[in-house]
Amino acid sequence: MNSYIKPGDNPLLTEERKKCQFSTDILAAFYHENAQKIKRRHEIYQYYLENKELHDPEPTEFMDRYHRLENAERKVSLLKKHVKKAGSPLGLHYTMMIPTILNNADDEQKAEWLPKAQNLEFIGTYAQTELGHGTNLRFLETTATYDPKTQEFILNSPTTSAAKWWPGNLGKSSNRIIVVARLISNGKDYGPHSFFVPIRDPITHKSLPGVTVGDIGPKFGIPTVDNGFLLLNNVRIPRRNMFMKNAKLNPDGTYISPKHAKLAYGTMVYVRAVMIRTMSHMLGLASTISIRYSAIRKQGEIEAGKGEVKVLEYQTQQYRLLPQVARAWAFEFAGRYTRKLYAQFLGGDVDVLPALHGVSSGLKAVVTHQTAQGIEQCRMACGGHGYSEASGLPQLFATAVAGCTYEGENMVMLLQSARQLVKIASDVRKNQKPTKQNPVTDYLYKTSAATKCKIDQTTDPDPSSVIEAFEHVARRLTFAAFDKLEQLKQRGISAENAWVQCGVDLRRAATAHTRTFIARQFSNGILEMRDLPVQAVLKDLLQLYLFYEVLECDGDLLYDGYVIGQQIEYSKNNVYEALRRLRPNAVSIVDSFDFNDRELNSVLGRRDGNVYENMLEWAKSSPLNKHDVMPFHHKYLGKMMEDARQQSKL
Ligand SMILES: CCCCCCC/C=C/C(=O)SCCNC(=O)CCNC(=O)[C@H](O)C(C)(C)COP(=O)(O)OP(=O)(O)OC[C@H]1O[C@@H](n2cnc3c(N)ncnc32)[C@H](O)[C@@H]1OP(=O)(O)O
Ligand SMILES: Cc1cc2nc3c(=O)[nH]c(=O)nc-3n(C[C@H](O)[C@H](O)[C@H](O)COP(=O)(O)OP(=O)(O)OC[C@H]3O[C@@H](n4cnc5c(N)ncnc54)[C@H](O)[C@@H]3O)c2cc1C
Repeated sequence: MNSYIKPGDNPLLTEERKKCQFSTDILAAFYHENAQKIKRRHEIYQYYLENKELHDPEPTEFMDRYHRLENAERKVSLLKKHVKKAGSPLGLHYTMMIPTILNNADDEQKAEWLPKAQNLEFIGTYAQTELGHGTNLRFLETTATYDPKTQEFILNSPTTSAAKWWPGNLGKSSNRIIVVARLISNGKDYGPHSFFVPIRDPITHKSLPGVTVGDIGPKFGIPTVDNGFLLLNNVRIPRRNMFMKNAKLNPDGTYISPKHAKLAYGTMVYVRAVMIRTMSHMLGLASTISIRYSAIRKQGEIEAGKGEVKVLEYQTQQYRLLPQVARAWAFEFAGRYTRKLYAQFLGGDVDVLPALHGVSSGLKAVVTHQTAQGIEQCRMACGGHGYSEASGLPQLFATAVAGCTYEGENMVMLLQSARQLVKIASDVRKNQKPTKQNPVTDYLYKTSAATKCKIDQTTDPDPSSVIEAFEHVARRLTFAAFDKLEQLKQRGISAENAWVQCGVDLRRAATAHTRTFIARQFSNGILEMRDLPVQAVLKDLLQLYLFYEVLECDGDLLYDGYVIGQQIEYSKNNVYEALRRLRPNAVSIVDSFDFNDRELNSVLGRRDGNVYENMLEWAKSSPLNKHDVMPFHHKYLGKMMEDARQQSKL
């Protein structure tokens, strides 16, 4: 029995769920890694349903920022009471403060700060970006100057552009934060380092002397988060408030370098590694909303007189939505890899950092971009109702698209990934072999396949034929960018300027390389599934993913004749075939993401499919509807019409 079917559901959704050809429980457990996690998710949701104080008093879409923040603080304050049972996110405190303590604090600091952070005795954030600099960390202006006499650092924002700007929860919520500042000791500038800095009194919550802090104002989305600004004026903190797991500063001010120059950037690498899964979830949420809605939304007749059909019957609708489901799965598998690599790094294997940075920076860029694009596609596929905040899709898009910017602007991240590719291309041109195995990049050392692409007319293709094609494109673009760089340098252009002049080509190479990585992870990942009907669904999703990507890069495949036009036709057929096979299972596949109605926060995506009556309820809760006639009506529009009527009588 399909556990998503319940009495009172919209029969159009029940009809879909009855068609399901696999076990949604097994697929859900695979997506969330195991059945225990699903059980726990259900317990938490049940607990939430039973505890009304955890609910929003009205749809948050109708609240202004003041009340949104108040409502969020109210729910967060309930966290400690409910945490053993429910759990709840606390924004940047959990995603950046605690990970930084874990990554960058030495044992003594960890013993001091970690229990307090976990116990929520303070709330923190990660303040790195400044008004004038975000990407270019080497040019951050905030200083932490060491005073050996008092064994303290003196923190300063020397200019307006040095103001910290953007950190989430900095404006009003946080009282102990991580400040990234240039370490200056004995007159020498050692560049950006992290410091643990109190900014508000723990009792009164008032900002401390020398601290100017506030909210940066409304943004494109995420209205509940108080992203903030911060200026520091001669704020003193003890020497031991510098994070000292890696770099250290002795009491006399002598500096001890870290084992790897970029270890200080560990928190960013961590967030990039984990946000791949967050993006998969966001795309999964959007797919769930739009596919469930497409199964209850009827519009147009395919055959005259046979009645209107569900919009999900249209191939165009399937082509818009089902690739988003496939990508959500692809990103989940890719994210598993980066988290595993990160765990290796955290376990003490510092040598893995360059590989981790290479793969996580490219992946972060491609995945956030495709997630944002995918959510927008889902929103448009819901027609007019997708534009309403009731769909949940506009806010979901606004949240996801921020990921294209934070944790490293996407273009910049792709260029970081390209650095690794160019180094490999240089090795290959010099006939050098890899110093150690890296399953992500080893294919670049193989000579470019002389054989032509193996894609043929079979509708049950071997994924390796497509992955080899992606490798071919990535290899060609990498070497083309590398050769162009070398030619420019031979013409006397500096390496740095040559890099800038090849930026677009380098970006394309990094994107192609990342596609290859994701495809391989997806293809390998589904081999772990032993249940045959579930395996069949995952294979269909993989087929859709692979051939949709082929069509996305068809120009690059055709460019050098590796693929011929006929093979693009076969690829199209494989996309259509995958859509056809997936169609009967579509609702059950998104059910298996196992997102509950609280997570979905969407009238269109409700599990029960009872959309229209709840749209009306949602609209009725608009504060405008508290008044039949708006109190200012007669002052403006009413008066205008009255004046017009009077004038026409003259
Ligand atoms: C799960 C949801 C969470 C939601 C909350 C998220 C809230 C958001 C928080 C934030 O946004 S925090 C602020 C994030 N800021 C950034 O990400 C800034 C981006 N900039 C950088 O990361 C770096 O400055 C840079 C662009 C990578 C350049 O750094 P730098 O100028 O120091 O280095 P380069 O000269 O370019 O490269 C030198 C060398 O170092 C390698 N490298 C760079 N970064 C790393 C790293 N993190 N790990 C390992 N190695 C790194 C780089 O590849 C070069 O290597 P070689 O090519 O010389 O070998
Ligand atoms: C919602 C949100 C939350 C955030 N949260 C935090 C937080 O908690 N803590 C924190 O410290 N920061 C935070 N940030 C800041 C964020 O990390 C930065 O905005 C981000 O790293 C980009 O830096 P930037 O704003 O300086 O962009 P810029 O670097 O000014 O980018 C502008 C343009 O210049 C291009 N560009 C820049 N450098 C290069 C280059 N070298 N080569 C080619 N092109 C280049 C970029 O690609 C982009 O097109 C947040 C930002 C947002 C939007």
